[in-house]
Amino acid sequence: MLSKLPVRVDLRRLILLLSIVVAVATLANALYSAYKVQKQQLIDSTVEANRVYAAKLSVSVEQFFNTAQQQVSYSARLLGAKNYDHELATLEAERLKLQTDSFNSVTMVDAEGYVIAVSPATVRIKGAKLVSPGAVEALRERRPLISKPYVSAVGNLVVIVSSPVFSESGRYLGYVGGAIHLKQKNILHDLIGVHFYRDESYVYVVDSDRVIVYHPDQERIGVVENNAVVDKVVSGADGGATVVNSLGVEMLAGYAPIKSVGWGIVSQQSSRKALVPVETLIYQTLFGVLPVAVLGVLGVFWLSGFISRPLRQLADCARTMEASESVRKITNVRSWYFESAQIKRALLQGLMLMQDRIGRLNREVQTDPMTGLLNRRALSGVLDYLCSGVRPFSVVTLDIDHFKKVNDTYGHDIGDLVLVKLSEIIKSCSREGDYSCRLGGEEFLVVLPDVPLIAAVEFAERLRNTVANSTIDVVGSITVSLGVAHWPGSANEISDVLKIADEEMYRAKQQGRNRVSVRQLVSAV
Ligand SMILES: Nc1nc2c(ncn2[C@@H]2O[C@H](COP(=O)(O)OP(=O)(O)OP(=O)(O)O)[C@@H](O)[C@H]2O)c(=O)[nH]1
Repeated sequence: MLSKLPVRVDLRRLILLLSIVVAVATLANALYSAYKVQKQQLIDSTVEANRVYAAKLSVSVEQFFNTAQQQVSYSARLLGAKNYDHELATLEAERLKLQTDSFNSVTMVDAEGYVIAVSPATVRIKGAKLVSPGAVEALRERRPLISKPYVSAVGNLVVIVSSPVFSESGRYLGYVGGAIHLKQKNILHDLIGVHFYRDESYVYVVDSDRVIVYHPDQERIGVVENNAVVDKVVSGADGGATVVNSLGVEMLAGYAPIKSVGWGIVSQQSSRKALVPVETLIYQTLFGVLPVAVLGVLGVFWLSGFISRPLRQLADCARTMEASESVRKITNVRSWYFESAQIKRALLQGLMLMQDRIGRLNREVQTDPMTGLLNRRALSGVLDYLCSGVRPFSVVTLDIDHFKKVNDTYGHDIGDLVLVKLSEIIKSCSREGDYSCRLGGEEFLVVLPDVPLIAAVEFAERLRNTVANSTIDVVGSITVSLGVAHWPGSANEISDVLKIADEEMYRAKQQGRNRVSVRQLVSAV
């Protein structure tokens, strides 16, 4: 299937691609894993930090209410001892208001609910009868109380911290009440609202009816909040959780109850904001790794070239195996690793084998199988080679005399032996560089490069003598007739020279056989 791809990818690109894919996959996996772990750790630690913060605030608010309760109780005891004297009540209201920032206003109320004294005086309710839920509850319960939040007679969302006033004889005289305005500045407000994290975290407080009594967004105060965290905190539990707020934003929240008033504190931060450090860390890691990754890619690019080079060179060599310098080129390839060395060795062996085969085939194609002499095809190649180099040469043709009689007398096999024996004699008389051929039947030819005609005639005579004086098994002796010609002495055309040598050989036959015949030269050689 891969081979059907329109583009063939080379090894270098393949290694590079593979390395990049592996590096990117590894990096992405590492970053993703790190992100997941860090994210979970950060979520856990943020939720835990919010839980601790909510718990701490809960303790502080609890202490604040205790202190506030103690303050109004002290005044109530003091005024009870003095039979709720109105003048003293006015002074005590002033003192209580000015001494601390716990209350936005302080009221001294008699047993019928009429206001005896109020501080600050700007709250114009002195002499008025209070019918607010906080006042009614305080008059009814006649015990230290922290009211539920309610909207006061003058329109403030308030909580009343009250303590009953009893005379020394135990008669109920009224109560001392400190009003905490939930939407205005006071100690409680500062306690909950001022904190020093700059991470967009915030705190809100709900009462036992899930009504928000404190929220940095004043618009939300008085609104009923319903979510899983509020459910838990109003049931008196503390802990931490991931929760979606009323705006649909995922928040990491910690919560703790304020048991004395049945309230709950929720401290929370948006997940998105909390996770910014992880995202920053991942980007920093990515940018930190990037230069190394680029260097790595360059390194792999260089290395892949180094790996693919021997294979590419060997492939080039394999494409031009017939070239004469193939062996040298293959030998020069630096196969520095196992596989390329194996391929190089196999190529060299293949090349040797091929050249050996070609050599053998060439020899077989150009050789007469019976005598081992060159055949007619080889002769034509030799003559072309000599002509192209303009090297003069002589040719000697020879033919066995009365060979038919040998065949007829001793049989064809003995005739073949005679042909082989004659070939050996021709080879023994020739020098290295001479070309001995069997043209067919009992007809032979010897090409003598750079040999003038006279020397060729001498060679022919020597050959004739040697044949005549040799003894061949079974047959005894034979004789040969020879014709000699020269190129370019005898003719300009090679074919003419061969023809002349042939004609001379027949002339020798006609003149009685066992002799050498040579044509008069057309030019001196
Ligand atoms: N044993 C054997 N005989 C061959 C071969 N090729 C040709 N001959 C025989 O060589 C003989 C050649 O005979 P001819 O051409 O008549 O000539 P010759 O008998 O040698 O007589 P001259 O050439 O005139 O002296 C024939 O009998 C061929 O059959 C061969 O390969 N082996």
